Order: sequence, then structure tokens, then C-alpha cells
Amino acid sequence: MKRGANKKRVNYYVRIFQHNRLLLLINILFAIIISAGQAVIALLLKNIIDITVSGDMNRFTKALIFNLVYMAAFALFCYLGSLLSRILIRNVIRNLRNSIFTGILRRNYQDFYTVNSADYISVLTNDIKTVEENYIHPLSGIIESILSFLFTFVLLIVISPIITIFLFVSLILMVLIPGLIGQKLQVKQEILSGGYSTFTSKIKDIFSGFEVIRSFHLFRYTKKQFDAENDTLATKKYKADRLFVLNETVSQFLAVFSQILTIFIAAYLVIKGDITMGTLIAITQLAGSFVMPLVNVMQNFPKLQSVAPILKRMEQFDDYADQSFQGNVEPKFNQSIKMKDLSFAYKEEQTVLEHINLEFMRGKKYAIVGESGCGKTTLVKLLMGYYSGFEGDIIYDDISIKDCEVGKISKLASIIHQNVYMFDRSIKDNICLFNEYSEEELEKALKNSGVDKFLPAMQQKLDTMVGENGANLSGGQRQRIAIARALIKGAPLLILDEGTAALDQQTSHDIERKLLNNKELTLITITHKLNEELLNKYDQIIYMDNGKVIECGNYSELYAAQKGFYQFCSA
Ligand SMILES: Nc1ncnc2c1ncn2[C@@H]1O[C@H](COP(=O)(O)OP(=O)(O)OP(=O)(O)O)[C@@H](O)[C@H]1O
Repeated sequence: MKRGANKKRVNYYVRIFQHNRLLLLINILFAIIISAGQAVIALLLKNIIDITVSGDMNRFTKALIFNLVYMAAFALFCYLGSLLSRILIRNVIRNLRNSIFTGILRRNYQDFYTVNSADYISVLTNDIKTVEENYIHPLSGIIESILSFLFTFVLLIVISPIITIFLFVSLILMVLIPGLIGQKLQVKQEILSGGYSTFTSKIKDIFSGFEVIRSFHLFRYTKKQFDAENDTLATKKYKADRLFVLNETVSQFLAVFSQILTIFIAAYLVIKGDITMGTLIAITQLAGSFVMPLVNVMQNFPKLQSVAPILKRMEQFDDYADQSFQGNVEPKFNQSIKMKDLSFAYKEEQTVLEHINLEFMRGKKYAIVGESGCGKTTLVKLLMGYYSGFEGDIIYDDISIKDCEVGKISKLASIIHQNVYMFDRSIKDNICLFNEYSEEELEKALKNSGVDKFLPAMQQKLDTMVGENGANLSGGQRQRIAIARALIKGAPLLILDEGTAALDQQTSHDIERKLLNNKELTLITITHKLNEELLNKYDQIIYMDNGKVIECGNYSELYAAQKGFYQFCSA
């Protein structure tokens, strides 16, 4: 859970390569061989021209054969080098996606919902793509270019120190300009990354509301909304691209300009008789591979700078450390769970629960009732350890939740909400959740949840696929699967938060009755269905109003008292 907290802080630019260090080294080795091979081509050209000028056919034939063999070997190394760099990119991107995804999954409930899920999707898709295009590709280009520059520099110094000095001066100009542009690009890239997130979030919203859009004929409104978002995103992208273009054009112009000037200087030296024609050709070739690598570096360096905010965002997801509960004692529920003077607010000054004192005894049945928004769901979420910022205490047997390893509460309790999440798998997979259970356990869960009632009508029975988020099932069928899922898990505490609201009266009644008769099970039901027969079976009804527990007792006690609960039922 606390993985990121103790990890040695290595810059994220470097850290994304940490599982592929050997492959990175091999890639660099190949880049060295290829760059040296490239520089040697200038010498080969010099040789060919000088032989041509001398008219020696014998040397010409030997040079031809040597050059053909050299080129074939060079092509092979280039191919292997490119292939290895693709393998490196594949591995790095896969690992990066993996560790960000794992970081997101590690989030606690509260932290997970502070970020829009579209942001998670965006970081795993758009941002990863940007990192590949604007960091990993350019980085490999930069490494190749620097090597190529170094080899060329050595050769040029040997051939003509004067020309080398001239080329150096023109290069200084090329270094200055992109450095200025890089800063601006960083800002634009951050805006663009935010733009991708917003765009993904809007699209997600639109598709989630597909049913409403269709039934209320909101096509024009939706299209208008989409067009506006599409336009904004395209404009943000264009603004970043505009700077890239400026950077590339300036660098390229300077490169070509200095190359031409070099040729003129070399030609002057040939006319003077200081160098041969072959040397001129070699200088021309080397000037290209002296300037172009630096142009490449200058073009790519701002890209590297521009991904800084994206990498920072990724690092935050990757390095996530749960700061809420720090305890490590395994929670137990053999006797009771107590809430002691519990108060909670989602936002400061907006108290949702106030001074709650309750005790849930193992094996007993509790119904929580009260008006919508009075804090019922919040109360059970606190019980489950979803939020840590409360006052007072929640005590599992004798251990405060603050000392517990909160992730393990899920072994003790299952919660079923009105909206049930379904994996796009079979009914059986959705019940067993990829665990092995005996036939007997499965049968029992199917029966007690009421899944057995609708299963015969399903074509593939338990193997029927439920569709995306259970789209092939009714709301009631989904809830019954959720109940079966919770029952088969065998946790001692089951919380139904309107967990049977989508079921018809009779089915919901049957299931609740079965759960109430299960002596082993501790049941907490949040309900708006005030059925006298069922409420009578609960050991305790907790009536809440405006964040407070107003009354507690069994049905006859509360009814006889004719206070809040009585009035609530009568209303
Ligand atoms: N994640 C949240 N962030 C901020 N406020 C919230 C959040 N969840 C709930 N609230 C607020 O807390 C209050 C209690 O909500 P809660 O869901 O606990 O009520 P409830 O009694 O379960 O309501 P219902 O019967 O309608 O489900 C409400 O005012 C609600 O707006």
C-alpha cells in the first residue's frame, strides 16, 4: 500500500527506463556502432573521389567491392538498431502504463473519487502517447545525434581545423534559439494535456448519457457541445504545434545556411590547392553530419522539456501512497462494531454526521431509515473505512479502525449499492469473481439471492454473458447477482444500501426475509421500503435525521413511542 513512500527518489525521466536498463545499454551500443559507421562513409567518399581523379582502375574495383560489403553490413546494423529501439519503446511504454494503472488501483476510495475517471483514462492513453512521441522517440534521436556529432567532430578536426572552428561558431546560434522556445512549449504542452483530459471527460459524459440523449432528442445540443470541445482541443494542439514548427524552421534554416558557407570555404581551399577534391566531398558530407545532429538535438530538446508536466502527473499516479489509515492490525468482527461520538464532513463546515454512537452486534439485523440526504450511506461508508477524516472512533471488536489495515475490512463486510457494477463476463464469473467455490456453495448463494428464479430463462444459464456493465440484464437481476456475489464471499457483515430497490415487491421481500433468517449474518439494511412485516424482524431500527441518530429500538418500541420514526412512517 505504502509503496511510493520509501522509494528512492530518482528523476521520473530516468525512472521510466529502470526495468530496461540492459536493453537501453544495448541500444546505446548499437547507436555508437551506427554513428561511427556513418562518419566513416565520409572517408569512403573521399577515397572514391581521389581514386576517380587519379584514374587508377585497379584501386577503383577494390574500392567498389569494399564499399558494397561495407554498405551491406551497415544496413544490417541500422536494421537491428531500429528493431532494438522499437523493442525498448514497447517495453518502456508497457511498464509505464502498467505501473500507472497499478498506482490508480491502489488509491483508497476517497482519493480515487477526487480525480475524474476521465483523467485516469487520459493519462493512460493520451499522456502515454505524448510521452512516447515527445520524450522516448526524441530521446533516442538525441542520443544518436550526439554520438554522430562526436564522431564527425573528431574526423573534421583531423581533416580541416579551420572549417571545424567555423562550423562551431554557427552552431552556437542554433543552440540559443530553441532553448527560448522550449520554455514556452512546456506551458503549451501542459495546457494541451489538460485539454485532452477535459475532452475525454466530456466525451465520457456524453456516452454515459446516451439513453437520455436519445429519449430527449438532444442530438443538436450534444453535437454543439461536442463541436465546442473538439474546437478547443484542436486549437490547443495547433498552438503547441505552431511553436514546434517555428523551432524546426529556424533550426533547419541555420543548418542549411552554415552548410552552404562551409562548402564555399572548402571550395576556396581546393582552388588554392590546400585540399583535394576528395577532401572537399568528405568535408561536405561531414558538415552535414556535424550540423544535422545538432539541429536534431535542438529540435528534440524542447520536446523533452515539454513533457515535464506530463511526467510529473504520471509520477503522482505511479507513486501514490495512501495517507489515510496507517494501521496494520488485521480487523476482526467477532463481537461488535462500535461508532463512538462519530462526526464527519465531506467539506469543512458542512457536517454530514454528528456525534453518532451506535453498536452493531455480530449476527444481529439493523435497518437504517431516514429522509434522503440524512447521512445513511455516509455512515456505512465510514464503517467500511472509505473515509479517514472523521472525529470520534469506529471500533472493530476492540481495535480502532485507525490501527487497522483498512483494506482488509472488505474480508469482513460486503456492501451492495443500488447501482451494481458488472464485469463483461458470464453470470457465474460475476458471482464468483474469479474465485473457486464448491457446487454446494454456489447453489446456496443462487437460492438465497433469488438468482435461481431468473436463471432458467437465461439461454446459457450461468454461462450467459451479462454485457457491458450488465447491459443484457435487468436492474433487479443485476442486484440479485450482487447479493449472490456478497453471500458466496461469506463475509459476516452484509450491508444493503438500497440493495434491493430495483427488485419487485415480492422478490425483494423474499430475499430480505431469507437474509433476516440467516443467523450467521449481520445485516445492515438502508431502506426506503417501510414494510411492517419485515421491519418487525430487525433487531434494531436506526432512525436518522439531518446527520444525527434520532431514535434506536425495535419496530414496536419505536412505533409505540410515536415520535420521529412513527411520523416518518406515517408520512
Ligand atoms: N462524495 C461526497 N462529497 C460531498 N458531499 C457528499 C458526498 N456524498 C454525499 N454527500 C452529501 O452528504 C449528505 C449525506 O449523503 P448520503 O448519501 O449519506 O445520504 P443518504 O441518507 O444515504 O441519502 P439517500 O437516501 O438519498 O441515499 C448529502 O447532503 C450529500 O449531498
